[in-house]
Amino acid sequence: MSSQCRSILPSKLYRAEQIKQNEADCAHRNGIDLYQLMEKAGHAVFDCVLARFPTAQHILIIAGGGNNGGDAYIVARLAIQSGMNVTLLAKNKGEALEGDAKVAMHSFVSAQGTVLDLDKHLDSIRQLDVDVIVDGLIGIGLEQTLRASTAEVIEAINHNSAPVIAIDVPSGLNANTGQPLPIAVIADYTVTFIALKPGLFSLDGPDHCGQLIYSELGLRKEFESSVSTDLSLIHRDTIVPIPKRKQNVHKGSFGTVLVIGGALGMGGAAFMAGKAALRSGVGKVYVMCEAGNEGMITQLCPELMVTGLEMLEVDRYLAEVLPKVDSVVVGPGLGLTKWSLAVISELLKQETWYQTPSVIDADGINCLAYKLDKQDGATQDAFARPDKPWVFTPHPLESARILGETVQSVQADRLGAAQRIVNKTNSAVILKGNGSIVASKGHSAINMSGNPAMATAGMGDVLSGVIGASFCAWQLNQTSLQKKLEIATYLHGLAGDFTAKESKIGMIATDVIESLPAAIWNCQEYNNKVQGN
Ligand SMILES: NC(=O)C1=CN([C@@H]2O[C@H](COP(=O)(O)OP(=O)(O)OC[C@H]3O[C@@H](n4cnc5c(N)ncnc54)[C@H](O)[C@@H]3O)[C@@H](O)[C@H]2O)[C@@H](O)CC1
Ligand SMILES: [K+]
Repeated sequence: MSSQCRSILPSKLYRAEQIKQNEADCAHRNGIDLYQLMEKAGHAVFDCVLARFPTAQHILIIAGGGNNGGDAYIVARLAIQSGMNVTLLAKNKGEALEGDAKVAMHSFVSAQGTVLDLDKHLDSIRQLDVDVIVDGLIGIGLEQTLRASTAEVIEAINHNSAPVIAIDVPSGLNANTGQPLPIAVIADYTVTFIALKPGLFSLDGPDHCGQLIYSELGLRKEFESSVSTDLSLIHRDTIVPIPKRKQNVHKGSFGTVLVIGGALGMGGAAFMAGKAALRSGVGKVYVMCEAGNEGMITQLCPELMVTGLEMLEVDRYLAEVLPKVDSVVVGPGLGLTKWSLAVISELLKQETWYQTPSVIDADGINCLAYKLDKQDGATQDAFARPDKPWVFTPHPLESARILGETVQSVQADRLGAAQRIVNKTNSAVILKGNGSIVASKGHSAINMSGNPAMATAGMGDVLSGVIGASFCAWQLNQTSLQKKLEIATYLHGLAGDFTAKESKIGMIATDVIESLPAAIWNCQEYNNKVQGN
């Protein structure tokens, strides 16, 4: 998501319906009416046209039948008034418009603007040689799947090679979920108003928004203070600071992590999680793997304390080591075998585990989902236990397994799915994917760091090690579980951004491990400079 503008972004996110329900009241309390708000919106978009395309002469504007279309008429009037050649295409030539949007259309017509019928000019949208296209077809008023005729308009906009500025939301994109319904405008810039919507940051949202420009229309303070939300963004300004270390410390000061995984043939995953924990600043890392893998993991990283175990040796090891560790990472390379299911069964018997902060990743999730499917009592009891300091870190397929749903239903509403997993497991959740969601009971946050080069094997193992570290290496004892997970997720993505500066292809997980210290240092420096910590 590195193309998005981050520095001035608020931390709060609001769903489309919250904005619709509250914008009028907020505007009135600020002494303006909705038409004046529409004027402000149109000016904000036209400012973007002038700033990004200062030499533009011919502009194509698409206006829908609602207030998003109203904004488009304001942009069109401003463009005419500044001497541009404006082609404005509107559904039914704007004849069915009502209220403020109708007033906006009249202001355009009064400025000698001409409204053309959208449906008769589909070919023009595809072929017209213009400097910029403004998409004012649909904003936060999108309901359900697009009507076929509207989908055709969007397809035509995407066909034209001219740059596109979307008003508020790229048309066709669900502003809450980031899902195209089923297609959406692919914009170069999106000027979004009043409050940030979650769909702009998750799933396909970032690919459709292009560069995001936030224009609060003078309402941010009023809106944020009067409307509560359970959603937020994770970026540099929202993460808690990691304190600088004192000089007089030793390895015991920064905790011990136990990684459980590394079945035969999958030792690399446990190595990556363990090394990521070390690179994140943990004092000591134990790795418990399947007998036969200990040599290769030790060779890859001699700093790890590796023990290879047969099935029958697992209970004794866990009873001895669990009380000594500050966090557990269960799953990297664990497999779904007799050995791994036995490991999980032994873990479920250890009372200490339920009090120890734990990351349950990959095959850790798959083994538990398998046991749950088999109606295993110990797993059911573990899920039901309230207030465990645990986090499940599923990707969409693993999420579907935990929930007994399809990947499609998870992806159609990632925020909803994350909360369903929170409720089912009584744990925190990181639902991975573009705009990973960090969720605990009643709150979800979308992460902004990271990039497509991170879509490669082993990246989840690295994240699990970083999370393991967040429980002990950064001296965040007073910080909530949610906030610890937010910083771990952000730093993992930032390390990925540092590693994939240029090419977004070909980075591998072990590269990212090496960037973790720089990412942590970078955030500490930023906090020192900007926040005076
Ligand atoms: N006066 C106001 O209320 C303000 C509204 N603002 C703008 O107004 C937008 C919201 O306006 P509205 O609530 O009127 O809604 P929109 O204008 O976003 O959407 C409604 C239009 O989309 C069409 N539509 C909805 N679902 C469809 C579907 N599935 N297939 C095809 N067409 C569909 C409707 O027929 C209607 O023409 C915001 O996104 C923002 O751009 C801003 O101007 C700020 C002030
Ligand atoms: K739009």
